[in-house]
Amino acid sequence: MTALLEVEDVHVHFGGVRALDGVSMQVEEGELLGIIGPNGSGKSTLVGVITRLTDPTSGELRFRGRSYASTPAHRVNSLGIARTYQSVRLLPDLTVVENVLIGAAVTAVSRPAVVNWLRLRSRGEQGRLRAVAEEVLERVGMTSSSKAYPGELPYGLQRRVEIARALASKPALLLLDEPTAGMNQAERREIGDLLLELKADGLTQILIEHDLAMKHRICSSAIALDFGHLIASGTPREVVEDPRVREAYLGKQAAQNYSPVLEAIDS
Ligand SMILES: Nc1ncnc2c1ncn2[C@@H]1O[C@H](COP(=O)(O)OP(=O)(O)OP(=O)(O)O)[C@@H](O)[C@H]1O
Repeated sequence: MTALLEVEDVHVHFGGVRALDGVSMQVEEGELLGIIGPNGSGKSTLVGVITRLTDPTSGELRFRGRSYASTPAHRVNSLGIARTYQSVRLLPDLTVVENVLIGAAVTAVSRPAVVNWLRLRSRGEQGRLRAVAEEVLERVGMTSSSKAYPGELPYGLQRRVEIARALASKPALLLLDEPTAGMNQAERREIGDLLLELKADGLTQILIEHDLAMKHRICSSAIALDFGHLIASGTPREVVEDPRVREAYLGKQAAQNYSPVLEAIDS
């Protein structure tokens, strides 16, 4: 069976920095794959490459068996790939449902462009997009906040709206770059539960997340990066138990004696 996503021997060089150095990986349909690695190991760069915001220096990308290494970033969404960002990127003077509605139609646009774009849609199309947005808000449990403005919502719910906006384009693959950054433990658990529900719906996901315990709880597989190299892949436990991963996080000597990584998971 062909994997949903294939990344083959991807290199990304920023001047002298080798942010990715020959990374190959695959994601099967229905998988929830976690990417771990210390700061600066190349996680965000890999997400950038997969979503075509970052041009690889070399390497191949395939989605459903077809190369998309030359597809421009603005067309990636129409292939069935969506993402959320490390920081909240909602438009503050549009309501929650309007923010999500935009996700159902267009990606990465400025506010004036969005307002003009919405005005130009026929009533029928606006109605269709609104119905999709309302369906997605219901899916993430946020129907009651649909008419609120993002600034009126707690931070955890704003991040949930971001996920809803990405879902509105009905992606087959969703990439989440630290969706729980800045959240407390209860909020992190709720987002973890939501991602598990989306997995049960059949959505394939790639997750960058520093909370290793959460990753262990929800991911079906994991890979680890260090200095732009893929150093381990397997189940989340196999990956965090890999001596190279422990060394990457802790340094060689400490890794031989102590594992806060495993402690975090076991707690
Ligand atoms: N646009 C850029 N120009 C130059 N260097 C970059 C650029 N983007 C990333 N890098 C470098 O590439 C390497 C990988 O960065 P990347 O952001 O992918 O790591 P990361 O694992 O996501 O880190 P973090 O966990 O801190 O977000 C780092 O050394 C970083 O400084």
